[in-house]
Amino acid sequence: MKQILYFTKKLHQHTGKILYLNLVGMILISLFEGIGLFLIIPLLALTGVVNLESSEGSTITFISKMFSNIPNEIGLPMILGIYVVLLTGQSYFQRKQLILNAKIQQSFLRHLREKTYISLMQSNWGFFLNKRKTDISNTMTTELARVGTTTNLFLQFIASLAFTCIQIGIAFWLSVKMTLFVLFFGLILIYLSRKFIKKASSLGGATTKLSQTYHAGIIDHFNGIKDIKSNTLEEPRIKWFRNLCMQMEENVNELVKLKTASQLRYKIASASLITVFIYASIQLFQAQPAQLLLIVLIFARLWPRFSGIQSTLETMGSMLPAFDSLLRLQEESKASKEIKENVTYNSTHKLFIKEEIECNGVFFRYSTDETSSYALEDIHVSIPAKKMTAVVGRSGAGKSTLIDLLMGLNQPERGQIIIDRTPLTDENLLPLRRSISYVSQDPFLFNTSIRENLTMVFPDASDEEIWEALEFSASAEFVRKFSKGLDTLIGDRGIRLSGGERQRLVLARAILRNPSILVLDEATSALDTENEKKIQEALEQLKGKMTIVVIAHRLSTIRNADQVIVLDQGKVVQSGGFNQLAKEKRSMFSNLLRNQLEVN
Ligand SMILES: Nc1ncnc2c1ncn2[C@@H]1O[C@H](COP(=O)(O)OP(=O)(O)OP(=O)(O)O)[C@@H](O)[C@H]1O
Repeated sequence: MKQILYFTKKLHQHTGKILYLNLVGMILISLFEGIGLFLIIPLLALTGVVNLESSEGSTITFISKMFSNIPNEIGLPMILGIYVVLLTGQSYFQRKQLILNAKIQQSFLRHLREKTYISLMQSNWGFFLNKRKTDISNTMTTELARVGTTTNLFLQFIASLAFTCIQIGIAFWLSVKMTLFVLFFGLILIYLSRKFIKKASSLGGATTKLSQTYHAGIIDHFNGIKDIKSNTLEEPRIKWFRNLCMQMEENVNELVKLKTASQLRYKIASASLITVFIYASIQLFQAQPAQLLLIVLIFARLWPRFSGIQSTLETMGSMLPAFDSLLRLQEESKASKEIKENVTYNSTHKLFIKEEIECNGVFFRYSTDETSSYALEDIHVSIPAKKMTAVVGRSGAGKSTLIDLLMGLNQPERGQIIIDRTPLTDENLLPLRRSISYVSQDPFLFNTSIRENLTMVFPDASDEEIWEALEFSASAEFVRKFSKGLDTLIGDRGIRLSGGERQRLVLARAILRNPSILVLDEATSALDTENEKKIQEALEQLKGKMTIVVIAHRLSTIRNADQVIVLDQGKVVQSGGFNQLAKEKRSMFSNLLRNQLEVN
């Protein structure tokens, strides 16, 4: 119930007045239908099937008298005419209301979609480190669709409530005693059925979890399909998938069982009640045939409303966990927001570093758990402006972590990142980020043309500038070989290119942005020696123009670096020029060098 109230509040906040307009529409539709119900009275009188004169003083007599002075030849077409007008009016408003319902539903959905997406985009890197991306994608697709269904159900629910209230009003007018009787049992049954709504909600929670697992499984398996196929891991994957599908099937079957069980209760109660009802009407209240007919009519119309309300509440109960998971995602991402309310990513200026980026006594660990170890410990380094700094060390030494801290993606637990003597804070974070071009170990390319992949960082780039960047990254030659050149489509994550071609293309993109800081994290690891040499020469030309930070395992690629920082187990163990470090015997750097010479 708490969830439903919260959902109502959110929907009301978003839609405002339109929700009331919708309610008025629903009331009008119900009124048309209710008035239509009364037409049965003069119709019965006209046909003479039942005698209405005997119900002296009742509502029935009052209505039948309204038509009694009209001759039969006019009366019948008149009643039928009114009926057609009412039905037309009702259908007209019903159409309007359906359109309005769809508008409310779609606009609420769009609002939630946009709000969540923007909130996610503005979250810091730490948020994404702790969150499964497949869960995010599941919430943004499957769960959002369930929220859409909930909105529709909710609007139907309000319609149902409005309709029921009007029907109750009409029923009261016709017979107070009988209506109280139906109402009393209806409310008792709804009260007794609360446990069905609770159970539906818990099954809905399970649906969310299963859907997350399903989504994650599909994405993981098809991302890793090459590994699965080449290691013949198909069977265990199929077994896992079958098992999950079975659980999903069971979950839905359980929901259907639950819904049908509560409906069964209503049907049995309905049959018993109507029997008692008719018996009481005839034996105790001495109801006349016309009145009896109307009472049965009221019962037949009112009773399904109660079971309808119950059924909608159950379905909503099973859907609301989706709304919950969406709101949780919104709240978590909002709590991790990395920019201020009035700042936009594009409105900030670029930062031009004049002197250095400094790490001053930096400590960092991925877990907030006090007992976990630090990925970086007491780091003091300086990255001089417009020079090339290389960061080296064994795998897991903390190289990428250091780069992430320098880019402001992660924040130190202790110590500071200082840019030209100004500490890195929320204020200068975006200007810093805007001045960086970063090429990661696993560069990302979009499933579109080469041109679009390049111009997304600089939409106004001319063909000349694009080719210049391609020449820089030693990509021009292979791009020219494609018959469609820059318009060649490169497939999912650039699957139609080789690993080295992908890296070179991402490098071209980084250069096209004309950054003042270029960060390369193992960016040339997939290149052959010839192409790597070309890129080294190109980087050499950038020295003095931009600050370059390179992480490299292949030490031959950093021979020209102005400074080398050697990390080991999260600590800086050496720093200085390449040749100077190479001369330091029994050091980590000479170890790394020796190992590579042995391998080569
Ligand atoms: N997202 C993460 N959550 C928890 N621990 C992490 C995470 N990323 C890295 N680590 C840990 O932090 C340490 C440093 O990792 P980092 O990726 O910085 O090393 P690296 O020197 O760049 O290694 P490589 O050369 O293999 O890329 C490692 O012990 C690693 O296990």
